[in-house]
Amino acid sequence: MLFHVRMDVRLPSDMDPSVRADIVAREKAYSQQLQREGKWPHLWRIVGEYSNISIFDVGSNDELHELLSGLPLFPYMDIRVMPLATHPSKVS
Ligand SMILES: O=C(O)C[C@H]1C=CC(=O)O1
Repeated sequence: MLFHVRMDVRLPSDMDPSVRADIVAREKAYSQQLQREGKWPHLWRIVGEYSNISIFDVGSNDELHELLSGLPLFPYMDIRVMPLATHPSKVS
């Protein structure tokens, strides 16, 4: 199942720089592991924003929720999910 996901990162401006660096490093490792597993096949930065557009390829809504809520940045992100279905005009 494919999902289009937008993540807007909202880190507090007064967050301790070492705490911020640790969360961002753990986020990178977590996301790269999911990319290697094929569960996060697209990750794009939105130009000019601390936001990304991602495509997840997972087995269920529950799996996606588990992966997203495990993101180290999860407490600091607004996340919008769009489930994707096959378009009837798509050439296969
Ligand atoms: O920077 C972001 O867009 C947030 C998040 C998504 C992957 C990652 O490494 O960080």
